[in-house]
Amino acid sequence: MPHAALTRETVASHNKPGDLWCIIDHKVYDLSDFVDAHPGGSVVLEQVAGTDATKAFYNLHRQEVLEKYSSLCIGTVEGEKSEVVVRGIGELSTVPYAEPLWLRPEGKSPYFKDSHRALQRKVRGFVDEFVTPEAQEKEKDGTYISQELIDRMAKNDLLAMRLGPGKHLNGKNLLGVVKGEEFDYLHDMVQAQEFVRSNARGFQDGNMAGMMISLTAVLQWMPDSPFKRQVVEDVLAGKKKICLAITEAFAGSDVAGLRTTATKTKDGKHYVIRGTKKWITNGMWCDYFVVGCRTEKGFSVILVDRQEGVETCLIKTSYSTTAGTAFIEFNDAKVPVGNLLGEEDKGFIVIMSNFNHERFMMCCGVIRMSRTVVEECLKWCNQRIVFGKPLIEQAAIRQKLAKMISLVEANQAWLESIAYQMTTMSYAEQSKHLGGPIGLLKSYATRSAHDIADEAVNIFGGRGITQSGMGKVVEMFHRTYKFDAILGGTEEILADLGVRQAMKKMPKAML
Ligand code: HEM
Repeated sequence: MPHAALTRETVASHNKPGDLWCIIDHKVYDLSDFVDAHPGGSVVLEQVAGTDATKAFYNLHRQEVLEKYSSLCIGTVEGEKSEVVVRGIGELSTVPYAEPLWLRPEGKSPYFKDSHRALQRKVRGFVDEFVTPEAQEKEKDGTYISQELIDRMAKNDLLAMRLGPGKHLNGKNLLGVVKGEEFDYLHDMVQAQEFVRSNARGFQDGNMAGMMISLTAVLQWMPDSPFKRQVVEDVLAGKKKICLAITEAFAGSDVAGLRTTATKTKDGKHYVIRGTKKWITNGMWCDYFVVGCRTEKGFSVILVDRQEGVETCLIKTSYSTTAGTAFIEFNDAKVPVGNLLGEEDKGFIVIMSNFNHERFMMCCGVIRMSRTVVEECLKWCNQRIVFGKPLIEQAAIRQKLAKMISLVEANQAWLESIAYQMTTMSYAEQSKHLGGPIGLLKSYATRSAHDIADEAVNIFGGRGITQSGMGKVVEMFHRTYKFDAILGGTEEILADLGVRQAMKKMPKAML
C-alpha cells in the first residue's frame, strides 16, 4: 500500500476523464485507467472525479472490492487515517452477532475450554488462508476440489478431525493444540462451524462431505481387517475418496423403500450389487461407496469399490457442480462379503446411528451460515443509504434483524447444549438418546434458515437475488439453505422422528 500523503486539494485537481482520482475511506485512488473496466461503468466514476466518494462507494460495494483492487490506491489523504476495519486472516469479526457469544472477547461459556478456543483460532486461520480462496473459485467454475487442498487438509489431520471424536485420532496432536484423545464433540462443532465460513455451499459439500458421512460408518461398523485399515488409511491420507450412497430415485428419506439389491453368489463369498442411487454427494470422483442395499431378509450396508459396472453421472442441482453430486448405476458390481458393515439384514441400525453425526454436522453448518447472513445484513443496513439515511434507521428493518438474530442465537444455544450432551455419551447412548433431539434441532434450524433467508433477501432487495457484489452471500444462502432442509432427512421426517422418539419414552401409567 503506497504511503504518499496527498492533500484534498491535489485530489480535487484530478477531476476529469483520463485524469480521474477519488477518495474512499481517506485513501486516494487513481481510477484514470480503470474507468473502462469498471463493472458499474465510467459515467458514475466521472460524477465523483476529484471528490470524496466514500459514501457512494460503500452504498454499492463490498469492502473486499477495495482489497482486490488495492493496486489502484496511490496514497492517503494528508493527516487522515483509514477508518474501515478489515478482518485479517484468522481474526474474529467485530460486527455484533457475527460470532457466537462464547467467541466474543467478553464472552464466557461453561462448555468451552482453552483447547476449544485454540482450535477455533487454528481452523479459522487455515480456512481463511487455504479453503476460502479455493472455495470461492470452485463454487463459480464448478470444478472439483484440488488434490493440493486435500493433501494439505490430510497433512494437518483435518480430514480425520472432520469425522468427529474417535480412536482414529489417537496419538495425533491436532493442529498442535488438541491431543487426539481429548478431541470431543465441542471441538467437532468448532471445526464444523469454522469450515462453513467460506460461504460456498456447493464447495462446502464438495470439500469431502461424502467422506464425513460414510467413513464414519466404516470405522464404526466394519470388522477389523487389513482391507479396512488400508481403506481408512488411504482415505484419511487423501489418496482415496469415499461417499455415502443410500438415496434412490425410488426412495429418499424412506430407507425401507430402497430397491438396490445385494445378492450373495452361490459360493457365499461375494455380493453382487444391482440398482441405482441418486443425489450422491461427491459420487463423481469417489473410489468407494457405502451403499444401502436390500438383502435376502432385510436391508444391509455394503462397501463397494469403483469397478467395471459402476457408472457415475453428474446431476446439476441448485448449488455448484463442485459438490460432484452423482447419479450412480451399479450394474452387477461384485464385492467380497467381508465388505459388509454391521450384520446382514440389520443395516437399519448402521444407517440410523450414522445419521446422528451427519445431522449434527448439518446443524453446525446451517446455524453458522445463518449467522453469516445476519452479519451481512447488519453490515448492509449500516452502510446502505435509502431515503437519505442508513437503512438501519428504518424500524421495519430493525424488526427483521431482531427476528433473525434471535433465531440464530436460539439455535446456537440449543446446538451447544446438544454438543455438550454428546461429550458425555457413548456412540450407542447418543443413538439411543439424541437421535430425536438432533432431528428436532435440524428441523428447527432449517425452518429458521428459511425465515432468515427470506428476510435477508427482502433487506438486500435486487442484490439479494444477484450472484455477485454486495448480496452474493445472501443470494447463495437463499438458493441453497434447502440442501440442509432435505439432505440427511427432510424437516418433516425429522420433526416426526423427534416426537415419535419422545413418545417411546412416555411413562406407561395414566398421567
Ligand atoms: C476503487 C474504486 C472502485 C472500484 C475498484 C470499483 C469496482 C467495482 C466492482 C468490482 C463492481 C462490481 C460489483 C461488485 O463486485 O461489488 C462495481 C460495481 C459498481 N460500481 Fe464501482 N468501483 C469503484 C468505485 C465506484 C464509485 C466511486 C462508484 C459511484 C460513485 C461506483 C459505482 C458502481 C456501480 C453503480 C456499480 C454497479 C453496482 C450494483 O449494481 O450493485 N464504483 N464497482
